[in-house]
Parts: sequence; C-alpha cells; structure tokens
Amino acid sequence: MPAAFELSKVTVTRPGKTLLDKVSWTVNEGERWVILGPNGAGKTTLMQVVGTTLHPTSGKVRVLGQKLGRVDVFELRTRIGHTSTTVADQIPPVESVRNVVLSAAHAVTGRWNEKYDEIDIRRAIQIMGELGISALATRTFGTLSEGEKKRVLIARALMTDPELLLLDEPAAGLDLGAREDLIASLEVLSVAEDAPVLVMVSHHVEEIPVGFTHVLMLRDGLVVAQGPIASTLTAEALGSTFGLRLELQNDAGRYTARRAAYGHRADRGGDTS
Ligand SMILES: Nc1ncnc2c1ncn2[C@@H]1O[C@H](COP(=O)(O)OP(=O)(O)OP(=O)(O)O)[C@@H](O)[C@H]1O
Repeated sequence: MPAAFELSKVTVTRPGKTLLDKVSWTVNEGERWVILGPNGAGKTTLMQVVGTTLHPTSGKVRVLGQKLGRVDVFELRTRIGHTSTTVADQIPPVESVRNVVLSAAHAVTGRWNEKYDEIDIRRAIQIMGELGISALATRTFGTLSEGEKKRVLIARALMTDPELLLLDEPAAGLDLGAREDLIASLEVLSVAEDAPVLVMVSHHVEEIPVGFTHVLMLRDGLVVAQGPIASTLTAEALGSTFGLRLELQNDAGRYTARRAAYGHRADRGGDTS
C-alpha cells in the first residue's frame, strides 16, 4: 500500500528561528493521526507542508504519490481537504453556508461566476446533511457560531472527496456539547468505507476521537515521539511534549490528562483499565 505522504528530514527555518527541525514522518492509507504539541511547537507549519501550501527550507516531501517541487500543487491541492483558522479567515462573512461548501469544488472561498454542475450541488447537499448543517444552508458564514463554522469548514473540506483530510485544531473554541458533536462526527467519518486519511491537530488529548490510530508529538519543531497511539501516547511522552509531569488515562479509547500529583509517578499512559 503506498504512503499517503512521506516527509524526509523536513526543516523549515525563518530568520532567527527553526519552525521544523528534520522532521521525518510517513502516513499510510487507512491511518488516522493526531498531532499533539504546545503552542508554537510547529503543528500548523507541519500541516502547511503536508497541505502543500508551504515549501520546506530543506528535506523531501511526497504527498499522494507526488514529489513536491516537481508537481502542479494546485491540482494536488484539490485532492487534499484542509481546515484551519487561515482558511476560515479567507471566507467572506457575507457568503452563504451553501456557497462556502459548494465553492470548494472550484477551490475558491466565495462564489463568483463559476458554473457548478448538478453533481456538485448534490454533493454539497449530501455533505451538509452528513455534518448536520443543512438547516444553516442559507445563513451567512459571518453569522454562525464557532461550532457551526467548524462544521461548515469540515463540510467544505470534504466537498471534493479528498484523499487526505487535514484538520488544524477543529475543536478549538467549541463548548463541551459542540466539541463532543464534532468528535462524534469524526468518529463516524473515520470508519466510513471511503474515509480519507485523517490528520488532526490538537492541544488536548480529550479531543482525540475513538478510532484514531497514530500520534505524533511535537515540541520546538522536533518530533518527541510518533507511532501507534496505544503504545506511543504515554504519560511520559506527553509530559516531555508539554514540559510537565502528567497523569494520563484511557477510558475505552477516550483520553484525559492532568498534572501528576506531587510524588505520583507519571507512568500510567496507555492504561486501559
Ligand atoms: N514567518 C515566521 N517568522 C518567524 N517565526 C514564525 C513565522 N511563522 C511562524 N513562526 C513561529 O514558528 C513557531 C511555530 O508556529 P506554528 O504556527 O507552526 O505553531 P503551532 O504549534 O501551530 O502553534 P499553536 O498551537 O499556538 O497554533 C511559532 O513560534 C511561530 O511564532
């Protein structure tokens, strides 16, 4: 089975700062990854490299079988769904939800004079139904709550039936109910027969949907640990990533973490009891 994407010693530098430091990472078909790390760790930068919107300073990148630097990235990007605050900021607030979703078919953020086929319109209606946002179709994007916006962005990212779906902090700013609804949607999506390869960025282990298979932990542009979630997501690795001693619990696939009590050993990661 070919890799969905492969990064080899990817480094991204800016004047006076290394954003990513020799990151090597392979994601295969059928995998669902969560990227964990503190503020400024380089998570969004990593998503931009995989999403082909940022070219690394050095290293090799191959996405969906195409080598970056030798391929028309605009065509490649139509095979990748990417949600982030940057994408949200590009959407005109006066655009209707229906058009925000539909316009992904032309890789534009607002509807202008593009012509849409019946199949595109049907697909937009179907995706809005799956994400539970059909009732919002005629509302303007700028009037939506944060939770509603996140769902619209995911619907938009799914519009082109991507092979790879990158979700950069999809649960940020959501209340408990909206977060749980979003996690439930991701759990359903992740087990669908034609599910794309999923990569989700988060600050919180509580946001990891059940069924996610792998984790990559990042700190200061360096990979702290990566691999299958059951063996890699330990209190020790998470503590090293966030710079504090942690206790980690796993209850039927949902994780919780908190600072370790004084004198408590922070070694209960992967505990499924
Ligand atoms: N053009 C730039 N020049 C200098 N530093 C930059 C530039 N772009 C990003 N950075 C820095 O690179 C680091 C990594 O940024 P990035 O947005 O990838 O982190 P992140 O892990 O997504 O953070 P957060 O969780 O806060 O969103 C941050 O310290 C950021 O300030």
